[in-house]
Amino acid sequence: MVEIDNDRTPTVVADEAHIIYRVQQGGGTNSSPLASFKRMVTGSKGGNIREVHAVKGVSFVAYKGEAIGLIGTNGSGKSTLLRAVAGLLPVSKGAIYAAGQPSLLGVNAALMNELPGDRNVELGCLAMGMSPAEVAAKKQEIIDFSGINDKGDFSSLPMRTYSSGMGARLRFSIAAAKEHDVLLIDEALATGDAKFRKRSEQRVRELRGQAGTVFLVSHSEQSIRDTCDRCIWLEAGTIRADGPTADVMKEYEAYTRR
Ligand SMILES: Nc1ncnc2c1ncn2[C@@H]1O[C@H](COP(=O)(O)OP(=O)(O)OP(=O)(O)O)[C@@H](O)[C@H]1O
Repeated sequence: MVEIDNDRTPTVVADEAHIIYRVQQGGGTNSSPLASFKRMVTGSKGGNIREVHAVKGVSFVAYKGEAIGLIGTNGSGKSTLLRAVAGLLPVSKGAIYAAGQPSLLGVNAALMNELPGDRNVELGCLAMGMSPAEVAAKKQEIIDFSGINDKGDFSSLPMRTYSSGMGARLRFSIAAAKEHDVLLIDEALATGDAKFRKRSEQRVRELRGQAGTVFLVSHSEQSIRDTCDRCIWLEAGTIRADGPTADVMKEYEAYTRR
């Protein structure tokens, strides 16, 4: 059972959380249409389901006003954990509780490629619960913050014409326009250029100031050091360290240098 500090306001509580992906393996005779039909009729799952146990009994408490970096080598479970905090993946065992509606701002956030940037701004804001009047008031500010129009009128072009950095900047700008109880950022800061990174780090600090909790998954040590005061190091689905960024980073660096 996790311990909660009663003097602070918890925003996310993970209690021995396990997350397991179930993957249907292709190939072999079981993937034939007949075999699929049999599975549908009999309700059997088939013999070729593989389980990937991505997060293995993770416990932590995040509090209001914290910015927490999630670090770990490739495949250690960072994105999976973030998606579970956002409520996008079920927890197989244990539990994750979160205040309000955590917003996941990732490189894969659901914007529509065929629609222009400015339309995506409107839809994104509406999806985050803003009123049409709020959206109208904020739209230009969001486009300006993203900087996508710095080199021409890109906001009226479909998103598929954007570079990956431009897309990531727009996604970040939309999500950062709202005050969140819990804001989850997956690598988004690392995708922008240096100027945008600075601007977005400033915004993350403001969001923290507005009393939310920010989680940041990044392979950029600098981003984590600049933005987060606390760090959780995940390795092979379990927490190796959780504490002040400088201390955890030191341990992590020693581990990756081995
Ligand atoms: N959709 C999925 N289906 C099955 N397994 C998955 C899926 N997504 C991730 N995994 C597996 O879960 C484990 C953790 O992956 P995850 O993406 O959470 O790691 P990560 O720490 O974010 O990695 P990276 O630093 O490379 O982004 C890996 O073993 C990965 O193969």
